[in-house]
Amino acid sequence: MTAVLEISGLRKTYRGRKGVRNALDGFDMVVEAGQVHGFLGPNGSGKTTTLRTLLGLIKPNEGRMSILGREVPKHLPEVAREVGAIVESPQFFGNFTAETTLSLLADAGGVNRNRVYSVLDLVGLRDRSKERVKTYSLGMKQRLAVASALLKEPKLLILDEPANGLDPGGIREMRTLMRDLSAAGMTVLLSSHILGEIQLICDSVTIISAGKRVTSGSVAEVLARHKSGAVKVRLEPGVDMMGAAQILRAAGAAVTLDTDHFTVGNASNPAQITKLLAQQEIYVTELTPVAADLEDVFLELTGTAPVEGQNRQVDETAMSAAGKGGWGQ
Ligand SMILES: Nc1ncnc2c1ncn2[C@@H]1O[C@H](COP(=O)(O)OP(=O)(O)OP(=O)(O)O)[C@@H](O)[C@H]1O
Repeated sequence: MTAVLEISGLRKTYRGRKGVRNALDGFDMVVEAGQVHGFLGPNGSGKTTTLRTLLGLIKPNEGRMSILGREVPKHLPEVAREVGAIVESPQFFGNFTAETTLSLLADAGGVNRNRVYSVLDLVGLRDRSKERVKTYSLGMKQRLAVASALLKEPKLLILDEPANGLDPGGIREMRTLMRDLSAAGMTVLLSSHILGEIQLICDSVTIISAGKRVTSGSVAEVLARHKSGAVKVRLEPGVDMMGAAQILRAAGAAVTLDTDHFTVGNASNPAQITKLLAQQEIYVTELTPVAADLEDVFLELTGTAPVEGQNRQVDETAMSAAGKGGWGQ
């Protein structure tokens, strides 16, 4: 695969009254062509600083960045035409229609006006394009913003929190739009806090915490690296679940009872569960690994609160998933 975007060792410090703050502390990221790539991190972890630095709006202290194989900010004037970005919510004139707004932007950017109708189709606003923007919902305004970024047919689209403030319907529309853009061959970099959405939309992710990458890879890889290590166990109907749990607990298992099943939280060797229970003539009817989701991974790697010094600072992208340890090995 070809990298559309590469960042390595990016460092940005801000100086304020309270001293120096490392907004980016040696941050790395790679986005491959044709992917919808999720950029995740807690508040203040450095997402906006990264995106603004990429677009030449902020000067970094250190690090290398390239877009479409060309180093930026040096070659930004050449690559700018191939990058569409919404990093801050654009403001539109409420009295203009979407059609007028996009036509003016097309003229200003030297883009053929025919493109206006293609982007209106792409974002699903064609039917409403002759209505004033002030009558639009927030979701429609966000889609108009995406349409404006698509005018110049970019190869890379960068969106900072596109689903911010949207209701579930608006989020669903944005999801469909991202899928359509990806199907049309565009690479999309998407920062978001909405982890369930990222898991649904994105092919790959980078998670940042306190200015450093803590993990990256395809969504499937990242989740696989974080197998929860737990298994769900179901027994034959009528079997004493408490008794079975006791047997396993006595052997060191962390058992949580539910109404019709129990979960062993540290089952590194699930066969041990069936063996121990079978020795007491208790038979297992179901033994299923409990999958981690992106939210579990995010919370594990970044901590719930983005407090400096409390986040994990290890980039586990290159680390093996082995060696987690657990009961029953
Ligand atoms: N202009 C600035 N001056 C001083 N500190 C700044 C400035 N901009 C950002 N910071 C600090 O840099 C760090 C990273 O901020 P940034 O806005 O990049 O994070 P973020 O991940 O985009 O957060 P959010 O999700 O809340 O938008 C934070 O500690 C923030 O307070």
